[in-house]
Amino acid sequence: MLAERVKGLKYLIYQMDVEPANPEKNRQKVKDWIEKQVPLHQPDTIILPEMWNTGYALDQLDDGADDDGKETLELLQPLAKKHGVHIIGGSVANRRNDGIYNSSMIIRNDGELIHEYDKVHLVPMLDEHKFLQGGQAGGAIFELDGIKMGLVICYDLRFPELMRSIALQGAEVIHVVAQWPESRRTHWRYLQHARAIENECYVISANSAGICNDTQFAGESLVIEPNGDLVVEGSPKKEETIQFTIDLDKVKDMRERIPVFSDRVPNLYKMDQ
Ligand SMILES: NC(=O)CCC(=O)C(=O)O
Repeated sequence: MLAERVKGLKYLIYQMDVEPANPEKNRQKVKDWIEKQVPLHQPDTIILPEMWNTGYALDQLDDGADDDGKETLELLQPLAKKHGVHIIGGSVANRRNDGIYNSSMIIRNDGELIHEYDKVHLVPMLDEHKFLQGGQAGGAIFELDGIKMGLVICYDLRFPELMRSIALQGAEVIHVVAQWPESRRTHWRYLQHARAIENECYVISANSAGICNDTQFAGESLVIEPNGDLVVEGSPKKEETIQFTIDLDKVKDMRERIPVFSDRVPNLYKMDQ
């Protein structure tokens, strides 16, 4: 059944202080947050940060990772259905047959899992290659309430080709779920503004806010409009709930005013492939 396209969507971001290597505590935190905040604010959609089950305790993933999404889905699917809310499920450390992935799950407000995406680009600065497998499918693209949307995971934000390919498939909103360190917070902010401007779409991010192995995560979850303006931001380094509503007419207006998609000349762009 085709969902009717809505004009505005009400969101809540959970800028979570993730407890390293403690999936049970983190699942309880997410459950408590949803049970409290969703009835209070009545959003259409909520978004969680990256690796919210284990945090970046990468050397302890063997104990904490999900078993092919089981633990995350058992938690989030009933909550999505109970509260009638779409869940952009951040990402979790997730064991599949051939190793552990950094996987995102998108759950519709009827409890249906509509999309899964494994982070493609692994972060050399965090030694992710030693502990995680990289996903093999391109960026995530899915539809909620008749709106095409995309999702990338943290370091993926540095690859404009990935987000361009998602926008070229029609995404009007691209979500970024992250555990981005404070030490590179200027990159975090400028890259999101750039991706929103070049793709003329909303960029909505959920970053974590805690500390793991001496790394302080930035918080500063952002919502950027298609013209590059900041709509709202989370506080630095602090757990927080952020609410806002997006206006999808702004995507249409921007794409009509500055027609970068129809002005592209891809046969002149020398890419690797
Ligand atoms: N979790 C991440 O992907 C962190 C990315 C990062 O620190 C960077 O790109 O810089």
